[in-house]
Amino acid sequence: MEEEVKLEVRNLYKIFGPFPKKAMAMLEQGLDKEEIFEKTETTVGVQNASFRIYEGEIFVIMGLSGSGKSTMVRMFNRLIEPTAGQVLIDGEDITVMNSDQLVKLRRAKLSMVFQSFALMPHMTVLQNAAFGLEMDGIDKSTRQKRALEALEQVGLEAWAESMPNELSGGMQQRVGLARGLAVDPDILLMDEAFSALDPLIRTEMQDELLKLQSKSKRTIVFISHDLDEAMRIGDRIAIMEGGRVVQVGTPEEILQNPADDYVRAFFRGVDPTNILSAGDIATATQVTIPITDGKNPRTGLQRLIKNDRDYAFVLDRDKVFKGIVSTDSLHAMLESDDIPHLIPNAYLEGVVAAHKDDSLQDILPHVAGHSWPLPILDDEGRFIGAVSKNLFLRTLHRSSDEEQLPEEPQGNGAIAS
Ligand SMILES: Nc1ncnc2c1ncn2[C@@H]1O[C@H](COP(=O)(O)OP(=O)(O)OP(=O)(O)O)[C@@H](O)[C@H]1O
Repeated sequence: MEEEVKLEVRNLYKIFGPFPKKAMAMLEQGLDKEEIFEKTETTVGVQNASFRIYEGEIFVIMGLSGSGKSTMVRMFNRLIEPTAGQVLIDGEDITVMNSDQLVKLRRAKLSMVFQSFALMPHMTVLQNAAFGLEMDGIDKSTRQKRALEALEQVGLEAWAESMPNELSGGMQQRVGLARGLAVDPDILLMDEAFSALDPLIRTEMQDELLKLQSKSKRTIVFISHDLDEAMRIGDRIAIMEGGRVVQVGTPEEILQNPADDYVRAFFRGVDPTNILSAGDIATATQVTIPITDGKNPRTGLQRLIKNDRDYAFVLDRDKVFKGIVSTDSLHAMLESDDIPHLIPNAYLEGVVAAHKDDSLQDILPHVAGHSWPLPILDDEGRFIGAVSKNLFLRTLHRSSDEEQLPEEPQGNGAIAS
């Protein structure tokens, strides 16, 4: 199924200060943000950004302070007017909307949760949660109903009639989230929404958001300067530097293939065994011998010898993994008087395999414990690739930014039994 594009940014620019046109021309000439500021006192907020955000995903915009994250997101609801380029929501260019259209758009499709949103101290939790709806001119009973539903979603329905000062900091932030949810927006914009919270509560809120997302998927654009947070909650991440979007991808894609040194520096110190799954690295790197005619063990052996491999993964017709066989056991089998048609279990070296979603931490003992690579299977038990010790080490190395290990000699292949 094609993913629906919810929001698209095309060649988007924001230039702050007196000479936006001059600054645009300088960008064209290849000057960077600092040079332009020195010459014109004009600040490049966002520079030529183009990307798509899909319906139902949590899209994290990450970057150092001043990289342009807030400016970007504020152009999505035109709290900040773009200097050039387009922002399309459901295919409609919002940069050309008049103020009436804009009010309607904000009401119908967008809501924003801030880092330091203020709860009104004299209003109850329920009234605070309903606040956004009141601004939208929605009648009182509908407001109350929707605010209560939102409070339920964040587990605060029992506190509806309490005053904010009776709540802990984390609970107050939940009210902020409920306020965003009560509006029931198509797109929820969250600007460093959890950054002011202490680490424990912050993790709790991230879990809360993931839980909400698993129940009903909405499109969430989440600004964060925190890599752990971005990796934890982001389906995809956009990394910004000096107003530019330098890379967009899943955490796994970025970790495995950082676009440049800035991105690499961000990801240095991330433990890839927490992020990457067995399937991520098995499918990405593993080369297997194509299965042609594996019915005869002799063909399998010939193929292993030809490809200089010591082990083969025995698969059935549907590519379901049956076990590991070595060249030695194939030799032994062929020396017996009665050459079997299918490879009998007695000749298998092992049958241990891992699931593609297993973490690298989970599979490490198995990878380390055998001389053959660990087979990785999909939900149906089909072979999708394998992880050798060498591949495992190279994955760790790549993200610790050291020199790459040489390519491993391929020690395995797949044959069908
Ligand atoms: N109203 C403004 N006038 C002039 N310059 C601005 C304005 N708002 C932002 N900038 C500049 O635009 C650039 C991008 O700022 P922005 O706030 O979007 O970055 P950010 O990545 O969100 O940073 P932070 O994490 O600190 O919020 C910065 O250089 C900033 O100084």
